Formats: sequence, structure tokens, C-alpha cells
Amino acid sequence: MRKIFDAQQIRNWDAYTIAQEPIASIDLMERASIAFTDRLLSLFSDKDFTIFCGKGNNGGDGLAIARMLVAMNRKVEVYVVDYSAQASPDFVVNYDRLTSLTTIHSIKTLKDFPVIGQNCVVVDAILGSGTNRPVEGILKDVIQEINQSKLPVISVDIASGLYVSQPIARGNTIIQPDYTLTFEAPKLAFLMPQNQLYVGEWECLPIGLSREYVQNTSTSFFWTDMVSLKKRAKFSHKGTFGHALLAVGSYGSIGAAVLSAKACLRSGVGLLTTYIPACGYEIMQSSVPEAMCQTDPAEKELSVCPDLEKYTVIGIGCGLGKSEKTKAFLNVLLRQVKSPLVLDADALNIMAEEADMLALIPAKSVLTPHPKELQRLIGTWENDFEKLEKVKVFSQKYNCIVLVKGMHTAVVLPNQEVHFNSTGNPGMATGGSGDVLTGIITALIAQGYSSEEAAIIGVFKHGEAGDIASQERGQMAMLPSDIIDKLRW
Ligand SMILES: NC(=O)C1=CN([C@@H]2O[C@H](COP(=O)(O)OP(=O)(O)OC[C@H]3O[C@@H](n4cnc5c(N)ncnc54)[C@H](OP(=O)(O)O)[C@@H]3O)[C@@H](O)[C@H]2O)[C@@H](O)CC1
Ligand SMILES: Nc1ncnc2c1ncn2[C@@H]1O[C@H](COP(=O)(O)OP(=O)(O)O)[C@@H](O)[C@H]1O
Ligand SMILES: [K+]
Repeated sequence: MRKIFDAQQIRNWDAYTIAQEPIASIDLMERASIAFTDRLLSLFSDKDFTIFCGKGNNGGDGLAIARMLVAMNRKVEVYVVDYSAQASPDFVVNYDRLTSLTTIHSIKTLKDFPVIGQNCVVVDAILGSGTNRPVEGILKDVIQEINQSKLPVISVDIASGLYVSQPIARGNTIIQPDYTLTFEAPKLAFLMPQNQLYVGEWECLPIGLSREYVQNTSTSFFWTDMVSLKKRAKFSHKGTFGHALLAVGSYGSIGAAVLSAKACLRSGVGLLTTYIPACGYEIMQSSVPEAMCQTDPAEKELSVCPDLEKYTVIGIGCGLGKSEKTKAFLNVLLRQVKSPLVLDADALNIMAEEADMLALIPAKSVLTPHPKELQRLIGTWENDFEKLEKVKVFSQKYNCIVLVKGMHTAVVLPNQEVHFNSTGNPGMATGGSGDVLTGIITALIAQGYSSEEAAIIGVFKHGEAGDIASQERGQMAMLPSDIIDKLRW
């Protein structure tokens, strides 16, 4: 798990490193530029480079990168966008270091914009984490020209025009890079679905910023890039790992029930009972023989709440449907249950329609809505930052863990922490992937993980299995069943 900092914290992190390591600011810039150049050349070994620089430290990086490429006899053209009379001190130093080695062109008006060679990669070093307002004038013109160039674009630290930790307004002009190589840590902006055009593929380049600063600085945003699991004790038995109930399925959606059950069993649960409509009995018994199966008196839907006493945790919702009988079933279940639930799909849709049911959510339940289901619960949002704020309010109000599913699923905790997931791929964007996740999280809670841990670990391992499945089958061919198949614990 890593901390994610906002723009001000990143500035402080640089300053703290400079003061405490200690290292001169210009040398830290050199370190960053070496890291960038190394990676740039491994990505584009046979390309020429056109580098556009601003006049702050991001531009300073661009000039240093240009110098390193020139020293390696690479073909480089360097342009400084002359949008301001001010330049940062480290920009000036790097300008002086480069000026005797190559021509540094200036772009004052659009007439100065070059014709870029077709073998070129464009390096965007115009604005970095200091971007604090929409670009105008020559900056805007240059960014638009670069976006129209159709050449590969790679941004230094962050796309010029994009804010590190604030929403962008509609109509802002921003570089649309193919790649972003960012320094040290992920930026909040990269994790927001609305910014996908302005990030491209991204990776972090370590530049040795202070570890001590990370330890001493608090944040509510985290990046889950690894998880740790409890070891199973040698003398453990099936009772050690809990008894889960999955209340799932309706006529036509027994597959959802089967997927959640298989995923639960593949995630270490001690015992699993599925509670399903009568029509699903043979399907469940023959496709998931490891699960016990209890059926509802109704043929096609869940209608009567079973005895819940013996279960460690209950997962509910996958393929449930929203019939009146099922709504009544859920209402009774919510009034009887004392321990946390994992609530998915139609369980959430029913609750969104019957607002008084929300007040019945047991503390520390995990809610796993996809974007549409989330909208039914919290209403619409202006931008992804506002969405997260609304989810935080909901999570605190109902003392529950809420997932914002998608690429980089966010796990929002009642203590207001937001944990973004690093695993997963668009091959998972297919019906049934969410049912698998419900089974996984239910199994983890059954084994004694807290709801918070279960949600964070479950989302990570779900995505990890999805990544293995996509490597083997490709994103288009992979199925939710493949995600289950590739779970490794
Ligand atoms: N030693 C370090 O700290 C290290 C830093 N590193 C690098 O520094 C980068 C951050 O550099 P930076 O802070 O100088 O900001 P940068 O993004 O270059 O902007 C420059 C100035 O432009 C202005 N401005 C903002 N928006 C604007 C707009 N829309 N239109 C016009 N002007 C606008 C604004 O100044 P203002 O006008 O508000 O006074 C801003 O200060 C970072 O991304 C990384 O690449 C690495 O080398 C590692 C070591
Ligand atoms: N582009 C994507 N990248 C990574 N994961 C994704 C992507 N799209 C969807 N997923 C994951 O797949 C799952 C889909 O869940 P959901 O929409 O509820 O599926 P269903 O209800 O059909 O089972 C979620 O865990 C989500 O995070
Ligand atoms: K940039």
C-alpha cells in the first residue's frame, strides 16, 4: 500500500527531500531527468525526439532530458513555449547547460510551431504538477497542435494542463498523451475515469524522494499495489474458515449464483451454503458440488428468509432480481441479520428504491455497486472527485464500506480512507465479473478478515486473477469463469 499525495503535498515532498537528504534542487531535477531518459529510450529505442518545454521545473526537466539525449547522439529538437517572462531558477540553469550543445527554439506565436518529423516522439514538458489554471494563449495553441499531430506523445510527470488533485472543467485544453512517466508516486488524477484521455499508459519512476516524509504525512488516499494474507495455521480445520451463506440467483440468473459460489470456494471459505430459488437446485448441485444448497420455497425467486444463525457472513444480491417477493425477503433478512453483509447488484437496486432499507444495513457491510448501481444509491455527480466525496458521505453515514467499481476500483472506508486498486483490465468489463468479486469478498470475511481488509484484498486479488486470465486468453476472450480459475492465494 502506498500513499497518494495532493499537489501541495508533492511540492512539500520535493522541498523536504531537498532539505533533508540533502540534495540541491537542480540535482534532484537531474535525477528525475536521468530516470525519464532511461525509460524513454527503452520505450522508443529507434525514434527521434521533439521536446516542448514550459518555463517552470517541468520545462527544466525537458531541457535536461534534451541534454542527455544530445549527449547520446540522438536526434533532438527543443522548443520552449514562451508564455511568460518568468522562468524557474532550475529551468535557467538547464537552459544554460543546453544552449551551447544544440539550438533551443522559442515558440512565441503559432507561426513558430514546427513541422515535426514522422519518426519523432513528442515529449511534453510544458507544464507539470504546478498546473493551477486552464491554459490560454500560446500554451493552448501549442497543446492543441500537439494533440492534432497524431505522433506518439509522452508526458513528463503529468500531461500539461491536467491538475494533480482537482477536477478539470469541461473544455479545458490538455495534452492527450500515449504515455505518462510520472515521478515517484501515482497522481490522483490518473485514477479518475474522466481523465482517461489525459493520462494514457502510465508508470512511476522512482527518484528517491524522502521515505521519512511519506511516513510523517497523512493522506486519505492510498494505492493498493500489494496485499498481505494471513497464513493458514497447520492445525486449522474447516470450522476455522467460517461458514458463508450466499443468497443469490433467480430464474434466468442462476449463472450469477454459480459464479459467486465458485469464487467463494476458490477464495478459502471453510463452508459454503448457497440459498437459491428452487429452479436452481440441480444446476448448483451439479456445477458446484462443494457447496451445500438450500432452496427457497418459491420456484423462480427468493421469497422467504432462511434461518441465519449459523452463518459467519452473508453475501447477497448476485442475480437476485427485484420482484415484490424478493424485496420482502430482503426486508426481512435485513431486520434479522446482525453481522456485516456483502451487498451486490439487485440487493443494492432494491435498497436504492426503498430508502428506509438503507438504514437497516448492518455496520461494516461491504457494498459493491457498479457505476449505474452507485448512481441509484448516491445520485448523480458533476465529476469523479465529487463522486468520491458523495461516496465518503454515504460510507460514513451508514458505517459501511463502499466500492466504486471499474478500472482502479476505489474502496471507500467509513473512516474516509479511499484505497485505489492497481490490478485489473478492461477484459473484466463483462457480465459476471462482479459476481465473482462478491464471492471473493464474502469468503475473506468468513475467514476472519475485517470488512475493510476483505474489500481491499478481494478487489486486488480479483484484478490480479483478471490480469493473469487476460495474459493467457486476451481481454476479449476471457470470461468471469477464467478469473475464478486464475485466483491464486
Ligand atoms: N525540485 C523539484 O521540485 C522537482 C520538480 N520536478 C518537476 O517540476 C515540476 C513542477 O514544477 P513547477 O512547480 O515549477 O511547476 P510547472 O508545472 O513546471 O509550472 C510552472 C509554473 O507555471 C505556472 N502555471 C501553472 N499553470 C499555468 C497555466 N495554465 N498557464 C500559465 N502558467 C501556468 C505556475 O506559476 P504561476 O504563474 O502560478 O506563478 C507554475 O508554477 C514537476 O511536475 C516535475 O516535472 C522534478 O524535476 C523533480 C524535482
Ligand atoms: N476497465 C476495467 N478495468 C478493470 N476492471 C474492470 C473494468 N471494467 C470492469 N471491471 C471490473 O469488473 C467487475 C464488473 O462488475 P459488475 O459490473 O458488477 O459485473 P456483473 O454485475 O455483471 O457481475 C468489477 O469488479 C470491475 O471493477
Ligand atoms: K508535462
